[in-house]
Amino acid sequence: MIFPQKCRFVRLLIHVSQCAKRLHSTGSRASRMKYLNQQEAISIDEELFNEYKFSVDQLMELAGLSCAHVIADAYAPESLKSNKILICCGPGNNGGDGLVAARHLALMNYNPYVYYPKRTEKELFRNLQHQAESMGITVTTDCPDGASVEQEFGLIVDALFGFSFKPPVRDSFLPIMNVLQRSKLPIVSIDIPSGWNVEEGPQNECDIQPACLISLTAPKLCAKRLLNAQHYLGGRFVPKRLEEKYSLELPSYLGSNLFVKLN
Ligand SMILES: NC(=O)C1=CN([C@@H]2O[C@H](COP(=O)(O)OP(=O)(O)OC[C@H]3O[C@@H](n4cnc5c(N)ncnc54)[C@H](O)[C@@H]3O)[C@@H](O)[C@H]2O)[C@@H](O)CC1
Ligand SMILES: [K+]
Repeated sequence: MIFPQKCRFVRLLIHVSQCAKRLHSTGSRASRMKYLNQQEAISIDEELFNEYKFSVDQLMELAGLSCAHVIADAYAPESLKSNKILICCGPGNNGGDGLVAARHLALMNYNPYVYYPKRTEKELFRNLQHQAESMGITVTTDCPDGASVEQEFGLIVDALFGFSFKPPVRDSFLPIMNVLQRSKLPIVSIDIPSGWNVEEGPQNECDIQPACLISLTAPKLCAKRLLNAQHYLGGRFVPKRLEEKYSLELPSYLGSNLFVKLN
């Protein structure tokens, strides 16, 4: 005769062993995962748009949503000294990811505040700004000063530059780069720590050291230069055929998660 407790125990053992297998396979896949150079990142981006016919809006929404989910996973609002988040948005698509993330974070009990100094006339970006402002999020061109950032905010999101960045940082972005470099708050960088060379990493000693990096699609080579940082993969939209073409060896996303924690 089999006792119900014994059945439950056996089922529990099977479940634990399946979880361990899944973790192990994610771990070994993560160690084989490819780190992209700048040209590979640009080529994959172009293929997603030109061959697979995704629109920028679609992928940016998924990328920004995954960033909000990572932040909720790594920095729950109650774990921060303030739920007010400074989101620094640059002029390209990396900045667009930041604008999307701001909107989703506002729906997740955070209080986002966006610094977005260099705007474009592109409809997508005007709409993203409008959507954020319509939800009551401040979107400003005024660079916040370092002392008030330390006092008011609990976290900084760096959405200034992504994989198209070419160092050195131009003059108009130096004030905000200074604030980020001096800040003691945790910095979450989207795709690339801003100011870093996409392949080589930090350019000098004072470059930012994010507490967390969210690599989108696949990590870029500079991610190998992270120091004591959490590293997540987001942007769960890569078709299998494209993954195979570039031998990305992406780790498995668990269930319906929008991100994988790499370390
Ligand atoms: N293919 C993908 O995987 C996706 C990528 N997305 C995002 O798009 C990003 C790439 O976007 P973009 O190609 O628009 O480029 P970036 O957002 O990396 O930056 C380009 C902008 O930065 C400016 N810039 C470059 N070097 C500079 C410097 N030294 N000083 C000051 N400004 C400088 C350029 O003039 C341009 O306006 C990715 O990193 C990622 O965040 C997502 O939005 C959607 C999907
Ligand atoms: K960035």
